[in-house]
Amino acid sequence: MPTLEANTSLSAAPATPQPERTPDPCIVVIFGASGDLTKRKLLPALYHLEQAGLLPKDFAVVGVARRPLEESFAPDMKEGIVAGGGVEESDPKLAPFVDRIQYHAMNFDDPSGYDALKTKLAELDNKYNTCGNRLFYLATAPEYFSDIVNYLGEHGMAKPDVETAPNGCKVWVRTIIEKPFGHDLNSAKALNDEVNKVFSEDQIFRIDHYLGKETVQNILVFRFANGIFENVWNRNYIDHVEITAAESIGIEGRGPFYETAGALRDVVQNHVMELLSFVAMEPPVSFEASAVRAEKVKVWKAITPIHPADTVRGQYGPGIVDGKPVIGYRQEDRVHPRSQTETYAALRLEIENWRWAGVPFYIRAGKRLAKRVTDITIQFKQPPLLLFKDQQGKGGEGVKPNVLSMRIQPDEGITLRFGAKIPGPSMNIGTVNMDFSYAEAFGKSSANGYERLLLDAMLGDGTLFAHRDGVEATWALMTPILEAWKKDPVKDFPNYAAGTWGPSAADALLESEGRKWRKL
Ligand SMILES: NC(=O)C1=CN([C@@H]2O[C@H](COP(=O)(O)OP(=O)(O)OC[C@H]3O[C@@H](n4cnc5c(N)ncnc54)[C@H](OP(=O)(O)O)[C@@H]3O)[C@@H](O)[C@H]2O)C=CC1
Ligand SMILES: O=C1O[C@H](COP(=O)(O)O)[C@@H](O)[C@H](O)[C@H]1O
Repeated sequence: MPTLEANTSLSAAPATPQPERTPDPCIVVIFGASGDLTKRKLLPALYHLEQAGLLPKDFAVVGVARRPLEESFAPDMKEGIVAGGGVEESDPKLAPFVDRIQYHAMNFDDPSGYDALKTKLAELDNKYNTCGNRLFYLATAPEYFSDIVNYLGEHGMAKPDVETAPNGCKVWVRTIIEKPFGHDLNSAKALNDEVNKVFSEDQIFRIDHYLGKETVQNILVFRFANGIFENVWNRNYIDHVEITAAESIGIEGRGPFYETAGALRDVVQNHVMELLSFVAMEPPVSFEASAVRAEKVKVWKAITPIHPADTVRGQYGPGIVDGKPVIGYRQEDRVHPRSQTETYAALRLEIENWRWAGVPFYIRAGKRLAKRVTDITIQFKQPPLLLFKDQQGKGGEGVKPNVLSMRIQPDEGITLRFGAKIPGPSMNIGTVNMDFSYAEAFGKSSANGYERLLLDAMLGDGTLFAHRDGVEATWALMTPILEAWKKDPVKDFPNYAAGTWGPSAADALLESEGRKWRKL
């Protein structure tokens, strides 16, 4: 398809760090520090902040987990930072950063471990001048969230000891809580109640790493910093919206976790619902946390209950991914051989408000699909007078609806598809693209989404974090689906081969309305 290049003068504007946003001195305490997330994402993200000069000078990291890893933890994290991309072993900032990585072995359900941790943090405050400021990151399995929070409260670690440190800085304690935040509406409410007993809402940062992705934040910039798009961003001009979160990887050894989760809980309730809220929300009155969160919650609350007939479940069987044979979900390690867990979910939903009434939103998310791609497709309505309708099949493609594609990953960018006259004596129409590529305009970024969110939490800015109301609103949408699915076991699992685009029922969901998933 021909491509019209976007204005390349953009390449003159490199991504600029914002050094004025350097946080107060602090210690980041990571519970679950020997886990996959810490090594692959969190430490590389913290180091990227250090490289960009965005960490405070007085700073330390304390990893907390069960095994005695005092000797190996810091070198292991160094390995993760280097493997995470874009960092050389010889990078001059690396060794001093690794020197500030500490480890504390304890069992999360052993109260004495918290006393020892408290003492250790106080010692580190003296050593590193970190003023008593703490960011507790709960990177653990969700069953530990409420225990850790309660023990922090009982051991006097959830509130600052003093309001102001000797150097005059205001002392703060905050917590980042990983997903999944609950496994249905009731458990999410119960967890919110537990956490709110110990921490006030402004101390709590419920993380969804999709909100840290540049391309996700750019949805808001695209919509609200550009006058031309917002005018057509409504039911008068938009035919339907598709959101795809496709992964080619499987469950990567996370069998026990995934068996209790499934695609709806793992990805749709959080990442996909966040994407949907950014696409559908009204302009907030400001870019303040409370204003943005309020508009997102309004969107979720305006979604009409999703009928089970508008949902599709899938589970992958053996297949070929990237040219290599892979096993099916039921053959994965620690997965039940007759598992009913869905590795794919598709939904059709409607948002009943002034802007969106009657516009279907189609959502799909799954593992072991044909490729890794997260995309939002906005398909516009055809013009009312199809002046060129007779040109179809006369050497051109004929009139096709305009499509705006927001590519969240991996090939980050935005494409607008439109019809153009094919040069020649007839009015033949071809489809062309106007294309914006992040990498071409701003250079390739190694950021993984956690950088921005860790920085914001250290700064106390909750705009890109989930709020209690939001978490409960999205669970309120998902819980009836989960209950309906539980009552109605699937007989034909596995119903898609690894490396394909999911079950055929997901195609039927759109075909019954005369539509098709856009080919990605
Ligand atoms: N991995 C990922 O890509 C993503 C993960 N997440 C979320 O992040 C969280 C962590 O995930 P992940 O890193 O994969 O988890 P892992 O299973 O890899 O790590 C679990 C960690 O918890 C520690 N741990 C478990 N039980 C105890 C205990 N009783 N006492 C002390 N430490 C304990 C383990 O320590 P030890 O090794 O010493 O037993 C280990 O450090 C989860 O909530 C997950 O949903 C979210 C998005 C992506
Ligand atoms: O939270 C999760 O997200 C990842 C996908 O994240 P991405 O940044 O690679 O798109 C998913 O693989 C994992 O199952 C889920 O827990």
